Amino acid sequence: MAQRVAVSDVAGGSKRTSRVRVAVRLRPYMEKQDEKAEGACVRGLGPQSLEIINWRNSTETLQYQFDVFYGEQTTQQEVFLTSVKPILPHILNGQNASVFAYGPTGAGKTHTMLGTQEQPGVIPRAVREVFQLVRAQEKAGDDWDYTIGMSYLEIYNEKVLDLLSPSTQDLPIREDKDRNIFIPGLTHTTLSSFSDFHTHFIPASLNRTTASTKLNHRSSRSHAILLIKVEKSQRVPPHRQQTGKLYLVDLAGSEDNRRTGNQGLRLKESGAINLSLFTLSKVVDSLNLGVGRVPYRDSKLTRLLQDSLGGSAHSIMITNIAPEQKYYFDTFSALNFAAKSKLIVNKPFVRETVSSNESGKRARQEPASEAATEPQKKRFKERQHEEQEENPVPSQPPSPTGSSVLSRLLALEKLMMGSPERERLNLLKTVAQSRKEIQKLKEKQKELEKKAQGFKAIPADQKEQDQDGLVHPKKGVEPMKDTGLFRTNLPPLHRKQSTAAKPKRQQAVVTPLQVSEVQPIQQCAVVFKPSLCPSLKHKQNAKVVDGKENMGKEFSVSDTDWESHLDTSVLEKSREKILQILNSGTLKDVKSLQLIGDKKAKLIMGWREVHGQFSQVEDLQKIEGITAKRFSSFIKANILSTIVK
Ligand SMILES: Nc1ncnc2c1ncn2[C@@H]1O[C@H](COP(=O)(O)OP(=O)(O)OP(=O)(O)O)[C@@H](O)[C@H]1O
Repeated sequence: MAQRVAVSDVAGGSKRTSRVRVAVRLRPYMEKQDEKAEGACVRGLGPQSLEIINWRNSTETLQYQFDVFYGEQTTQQEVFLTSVKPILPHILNGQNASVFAYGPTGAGKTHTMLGTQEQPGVIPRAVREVFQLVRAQEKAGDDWDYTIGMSYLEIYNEKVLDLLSPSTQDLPIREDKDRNIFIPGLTHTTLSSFSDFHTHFIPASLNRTTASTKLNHRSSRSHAILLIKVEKSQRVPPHRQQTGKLYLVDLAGSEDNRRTGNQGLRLKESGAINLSLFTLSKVVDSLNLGVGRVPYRDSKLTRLLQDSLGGSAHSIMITNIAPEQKYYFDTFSALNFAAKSKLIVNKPFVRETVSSNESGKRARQEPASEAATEPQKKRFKERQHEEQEENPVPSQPPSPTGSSVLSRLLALEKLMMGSPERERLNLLKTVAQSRKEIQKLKEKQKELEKKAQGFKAIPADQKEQDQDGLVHPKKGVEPMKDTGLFRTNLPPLHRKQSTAAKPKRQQAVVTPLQVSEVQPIQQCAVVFKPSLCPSLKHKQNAKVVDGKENMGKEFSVSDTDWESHLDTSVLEKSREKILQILNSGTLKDVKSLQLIGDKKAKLIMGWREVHGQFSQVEDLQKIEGITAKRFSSFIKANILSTIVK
């Protein structure tokens, strides 16, 4: 196979990496007039910026800046001329390029890429332009022969399907010794002219897997990938050969299953779609950080685009968004996805958050950010000052186990998402430091737990339970300073206990969930309703297997009534913790939840990436494979596992 040419070879040897340009295109209103009366949830501010209402506070907006913002009046020609045409000459120089249309279902991806006969989109315009560029070279009489060819495929449910010779065969993706990605068995058709392209492309497009969903009658359920390859060979010695590839990608819509009402096959499809979009965002993120392994192989989409995304390739992502209020959360997540993508490559992207809540959060991160740059520190200080004036924060009692360090870590990770590369690396160092601190805190927690055991060792007749079900030492039993043990002026502990004095109720100390914030042990002490105790008692030796699918069966409490045996405050606390892990945990944290294996954890991360925060734990049922029954086992396993421990 012909060699690809790195950017540095063309740019006189200077090492530089092409960055991914990010454009955002807002489509016009497509809905009925009465919906228009609600007003748009997003609007342009200028040729590069837009704002969207802050869902936390509707009097505020969140502002974003991109390479280009295309308002609803923008024509197909304008999009092509400003974003796509400039990268096409690179294909003739043996380099690769890719154009993606990303965005929620119904926001205009297919319109942008394909368009209509009256308003042709990027694909027909780009192919025509490639032909014109080649013809111009030939006319100029250079000593190369050019061949233009096409392949057209879709990735549907993680299967690579040929659209030019449709079959159900899932094609493999391979890499040659020069790191070119290719698909053995994929049809490649040589094109003699632009009208030849039309002849092959139009019928193949009809083969694309589309289905009717509630939101869009011809919603694209697959990623459609058109490959235009320009191969050139030198007529004279040394008879060099070069191949340039152009990928034109109409990504499947990111879906919120709560709105689409997807079920069954549609739900499975959207699981695959969200997973690959999630991987795409991770790839982009890893490229941006420049550290660690780039997870190209985690999805077929990214594996296929490996040689055309990052490195020497020229890429543009056109994020399509819709103005209707009902698309608000889809638009919001699409903008966040695009904003991150923007950071992948260089640093021109600036994300500004007008929300005082947001600035408040950042201001509180300042003490943790010792590695932050001076301008960042200054920005933090200003924000902190503003917040103190507008919205004084009530002073928090210091946490004895330092849970603030954990929130510092989370805050740092959040901060990294909005920092340019060098700053990110500094922040990573700080994160590593924070992780060490957390390790120390965990050890400290173990110590405290030991001390709590000391407390548990206090005879039952020297403990009592208050109205809220919390267990305390009886009056006269004093804690000994810094030991966690208790001093009592009651008769010594070693005296023989009368069995009659034993409390009738079983008591249990609930420890925090595996990855939850470190908390003072006393806060977690609860007493169970007596009816639960017999079944728990004989299960106390049951082994808890980490995160694994057979866990639910370990518990003998019946499927339906187990919740009624638990104190409501315990239930609420546990649910809050689960939600916290779902919303801000790392992949490892999510995997550490009971009944969540690697695949489910990735689906959860993908869902979060595309749709934002889970508003309640029940939202898990929107994820592929988490049925109501599974969800109820999940909740039971995660709450009860803390008790069995
Ligand atoms: N810029 C635009 N101008 C006029 N009409 C548009 C524009 N963008 C989108 N539309 C129209 O909006 C509707 C939905 O657009 P489209 O099918 O392109 O969405 P999509 O993002 O590709 O959805 P899916 O992911 O489900 O395929 C179509 O009727 C399309 O013609």
